[in-house]
Amino acid sequence: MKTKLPHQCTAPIHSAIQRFQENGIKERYQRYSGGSVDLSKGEDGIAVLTLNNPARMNALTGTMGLELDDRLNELEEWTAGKGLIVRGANNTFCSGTDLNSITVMRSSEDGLEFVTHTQRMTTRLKRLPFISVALVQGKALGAGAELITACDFRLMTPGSEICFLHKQVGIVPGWGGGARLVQIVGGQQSLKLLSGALRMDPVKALNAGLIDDILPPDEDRALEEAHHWLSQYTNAPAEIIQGLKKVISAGRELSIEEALKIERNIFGTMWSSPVSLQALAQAIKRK
Ligand SMILES: CC[C@@H](C(=O)O)C(=O)SCCNC(=O)CCNC(=O)[C@H](O)C(C)(C)COP(=O)(O)OP(=O)(O)OC[C@H]1O[C@@H](n2cnc3c(N)ncnc32)[C@H](O)[C@@H]1OP(=O)(O)O
Repeated sequence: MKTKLPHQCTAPIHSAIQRFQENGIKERYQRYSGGSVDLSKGEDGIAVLTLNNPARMNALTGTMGLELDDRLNELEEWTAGKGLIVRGANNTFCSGTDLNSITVMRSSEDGLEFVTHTQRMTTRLKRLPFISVALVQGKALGAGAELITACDFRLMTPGSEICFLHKQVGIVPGWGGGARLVQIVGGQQSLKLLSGALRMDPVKALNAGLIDDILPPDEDRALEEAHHWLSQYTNAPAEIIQGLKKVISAGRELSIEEALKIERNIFGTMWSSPVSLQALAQAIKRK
């Protein structure tokens, strides 16, 4: 039996029970509307996903959650994709879940249903076969901070802030940001960030290993700069970038035996592909 690639492992989502739950979530989320999640796909294979709810500092409403699902569907189908920039509109990132929607979801069943959905979204984001980068301009708070852990890389502009402020609102991370933070900065550092609800400016975040770079201090050019930064990792055919990301996703999430098997399978498929043969021929010519 073939081992499934990590990005394909969402199959149980479509079980009857989950479909039932999803329908319940849809109905409920539609009641908390506002904002949008916008996607623009570039010809160079880099897409930009924008959280757009500036009146509430890009807080995530129910309908934005549903739109994010739709955008992920679109991205999963994008065979020419190589990179993704996740950002917020109006020079801020995201102030977390819309607090208006939380006040009416107070039972543990509500909470469990909510994080089952949000974890599924962040897992799909992390498993996209493209290289993703979160561009943090302004504030990334609560669920906004968790969202950036579901990207492969993180960039900040000067004056920005990341804060896992969950303690202050009486909760723990639930979007998968706790577990992913440990993978990014380690257990000790994560415990400090969460239990201290530490406000991380770009320098602190870089020193902690939470982000990968600080962009120059020109807010208007931040997206362009992030695009330029990401291009250094996406300058190859989509088949190769997607193959690389799948190998990394397998290594991140599976046992070594399963990950090696996936690596072999991807290698085997690519070995004789036209893209691979052409790149190899060029490398031989250059030698
Ligand atoms: C389960 C919840 C958890 C999760 O899903 O894991 C979370 O994410 S909890 C949410 C955590 N976020 C917060 O607690 C942030 C709350 N907001 C703030 O602290 C501040 O608004 C700010 C983000 C620091 C910005 O401050 P400032 O620049 O002074 O602007 P305002 O405070 O005037 O905000 C403008 C406008 O935006 C509304 N707003 C901001 N954040 C949210 C939010 N998360 N939900 C709903 N609305 C939000 C704020 O109320 C203002 O609206 P108006 O008063 O109508 O102008």
